[in-house]
Amino acid sequence: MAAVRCQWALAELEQASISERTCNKVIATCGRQIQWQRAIQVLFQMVEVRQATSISCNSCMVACSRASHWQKALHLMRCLRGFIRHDGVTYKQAARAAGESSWRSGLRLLQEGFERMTEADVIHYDLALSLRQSAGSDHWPEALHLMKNMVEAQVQADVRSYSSSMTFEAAWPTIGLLFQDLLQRMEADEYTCNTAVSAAPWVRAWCLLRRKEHGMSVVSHNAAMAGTPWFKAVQVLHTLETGGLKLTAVSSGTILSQSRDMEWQRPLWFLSRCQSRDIQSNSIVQSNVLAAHVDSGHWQETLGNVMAYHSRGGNLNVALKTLSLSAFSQAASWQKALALSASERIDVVLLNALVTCCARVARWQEGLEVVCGSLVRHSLRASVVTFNAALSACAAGRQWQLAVNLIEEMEGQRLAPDSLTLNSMMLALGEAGFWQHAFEILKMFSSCSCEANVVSFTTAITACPAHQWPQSLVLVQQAASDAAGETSWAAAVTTLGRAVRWREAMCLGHIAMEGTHDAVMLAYATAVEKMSLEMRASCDSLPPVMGNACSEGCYQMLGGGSAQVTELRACKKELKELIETRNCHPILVRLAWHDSGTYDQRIKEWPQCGGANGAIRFDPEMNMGANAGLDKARGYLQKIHEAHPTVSWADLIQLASATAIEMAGGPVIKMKYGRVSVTGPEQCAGPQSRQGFKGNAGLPDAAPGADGTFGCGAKTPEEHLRNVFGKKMGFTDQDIVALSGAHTIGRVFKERSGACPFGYGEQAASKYTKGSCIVRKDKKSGCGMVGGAAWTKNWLTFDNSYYTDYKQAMDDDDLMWLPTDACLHEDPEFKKYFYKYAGDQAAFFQDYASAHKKLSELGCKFDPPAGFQI
Ligand code: HEM
Repeated sequence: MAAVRCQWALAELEQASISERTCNKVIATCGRQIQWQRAIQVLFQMVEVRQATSISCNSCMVACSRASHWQKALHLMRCLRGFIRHDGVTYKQAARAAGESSWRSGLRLLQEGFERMTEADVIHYDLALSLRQSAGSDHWPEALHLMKNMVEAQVQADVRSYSSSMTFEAAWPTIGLLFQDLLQRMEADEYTCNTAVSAAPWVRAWCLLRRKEHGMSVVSHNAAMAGTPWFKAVQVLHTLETGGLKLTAVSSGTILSQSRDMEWQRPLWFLSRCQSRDIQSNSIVQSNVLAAHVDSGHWQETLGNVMAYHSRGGNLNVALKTLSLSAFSQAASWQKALALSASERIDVVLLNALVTCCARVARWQEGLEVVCGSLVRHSLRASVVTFNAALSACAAGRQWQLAVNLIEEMEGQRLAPDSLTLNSMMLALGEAGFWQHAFEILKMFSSCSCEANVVSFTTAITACPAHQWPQSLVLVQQAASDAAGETSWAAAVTTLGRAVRWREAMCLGHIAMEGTHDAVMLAYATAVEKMSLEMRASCDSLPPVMGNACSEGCYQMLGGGSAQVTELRACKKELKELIETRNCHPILVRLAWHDSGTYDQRIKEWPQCGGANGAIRFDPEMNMGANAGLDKARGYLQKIHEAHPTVSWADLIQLASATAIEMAGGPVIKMKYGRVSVTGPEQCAGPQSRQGFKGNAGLPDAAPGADGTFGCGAKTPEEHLRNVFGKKMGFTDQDIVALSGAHTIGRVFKERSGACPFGYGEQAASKYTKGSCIVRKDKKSGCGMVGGAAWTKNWLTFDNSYYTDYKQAMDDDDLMWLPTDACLHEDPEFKKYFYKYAGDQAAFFQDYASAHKKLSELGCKFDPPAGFQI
């Protein structure tokens, strides 16, 4: 129709029977219909009859630009310069067209237009701003300059001017200032609101959202939620709902994407909130909720939900299906897992998860059947991962023949095996007693271009029959280069135990003791126990070839050492239960450190030198002011000691502390045991027994006294710490900073040290030490006795937040920061380590573990003298 109208207009034009106005209309119509050639034709005919004006030229340029022929538009402008007087609109039009390829040419044309027309309106400025915008974010100073020019030229900026200049990636303060300016002049539109909220720091964004007069939309709220921790996002959500806006699936998705960081009940509560507001759940939301619950072991609570969602016709995406399968496998509900997979469109990822699930609950047969069936039915191509999952199912089901078939099938499909494939194959063969074949596979690693890892060696060693024990030693040697070779050592010790090669087992055990490999020690102890009493007796007459080291290891492990190990391990188990139920990690750490903390390196005699000797259990030490509150911890350990009287108090106290650190998520400390305890109160360190210290046997003071000096006469906290830890106890600056990191857990009480205004009970608690606070590493509820003030927010979690969040601790009245903590980031020597640990948790854990071990051995007498590990 449009084409016909254009045709007609051209015909009329030839007869010069129509007016200039009609011609312009025709050009505009052609432009709308993307008939740019026709528009040009009309324009040139108008030029011929001298009817063309700047309006005709402008419409024609629009027609060309609309058809993406911006060069043509520019060409037109240039060609017609001699015939038509261009106006401001022509220049803007040309600038817009030129800006398509080069913002510089666009700006040049705008400038030219400005010089000729000598006036610039808001459209001119908006165009200049958007051209600058396409020039890149580093042009924001020019954008601001343009905004300033507008003010000077008394041109009223409009919302577009602001939104263009705010879109530059300038830092928040600039965007904030522009937005404030905009709000003073006019209503902000949704785009500017969103830009401001997304750029603003969280608190500012939240404040902006709460000032409802700006008409912030749901999108702005979502922008403020994105990238913030969930608990802040929930506050935004609250603002959204109190502002009368409706929660959307995007908002709920944003919050639930962090469901893994929440305590497990919260995602469910959140989901029901969405449901009560009729927000359609989707598989992303469901999988987020399920993921959080599977992680925290509360899969039952949501699995029902997911299934209900599924039965309502909700789509299960791959993540959701895989998670559901993992939940089913935890529930040992393999039938449900199979049913779920059968009802769904199956893919390779799901198949892999399914086999793993079945293998985990020892239903390898069913798993394999489904896999094989599905592969054929759905013409799927199995991946290496599928084969690996199937192979490990075969290994679990001792189905070596099937495993061999699978390997052949892999070869047929030209899939190269990886180390996991070979490991599973070795396991299947080893389990079936084909140790020679397992060894052959180990040799295949290099030809398959994959590396044998610790699992490979362990599997091969485990496959060794007793009479092949020398082979296990060869293999363990090969595995020894691997730092994680501990399990292969353990496997070798077990093989030697089976072969009753007790001397070799002891040698390995001793080497392991040096390297403190827990798993080897365990295997070693089990192997030793299995050996006959006769052999134990002959241990004392070891031939010299075994060396002194071996006989000492033999003595330690066989001569009563193993009984001590067993007792200490039993204590550790009970301690774990105690800590798990009472959440008393910090007080146990403090008890152990205050037992060691009496140590004075200037005193050479035992037990006068103090240290980790169990003296804190007696009143003279326990009643020292610095130890206020620690009798509670003594009470906890008393019961365990009564059940295990052969374990020394000194060992028990240190074991409790190391276990507490471990359970709070801290490093596993390679502790040594066998401490001899003091036997009576007369062996305690007297409060004033330490030269240069007024009291507390030289334990540190939380703050200087009324005269401004510490108990050692130091005027500054750093001097005090160096007197206590350096001069008295022999620690380095690095040790001091690392040990102080123990304050990442624990609290200060008004009733104990009196170093803070927060005390016992809910009423006197800080906002982070209330009964409802989640502070444990596993995000479970419970925090022991309520009250006091902590250094960090998650004060039952051992991490480096003591270093990373110190500014918060200083600013927040509900957190603790003692002068002795503050000097660690102020003193030039201390602060090197402080910032190192803030940036590197692994470094902190490593240095902390070594300083803690040193602290736990101060002033100790061990029996046997070399001590032992458990
Ligand atoms: C650097 C010098 C230190 C000073 C001035 C200091 C001071 C304090 C103070 C005042 C308390 C609060 C006691 C209360 O009111 O209940 C405390 C608690 C604690 N301290 Fe230290 N401490 C120092 C070093 C250490 C070290 C080296 C460790 C461990 C390696 C440690 C571990 C703890 C723990 C775990 C708590 C929490 C106890 C609880 O929650 O019951 N402190 N410390």
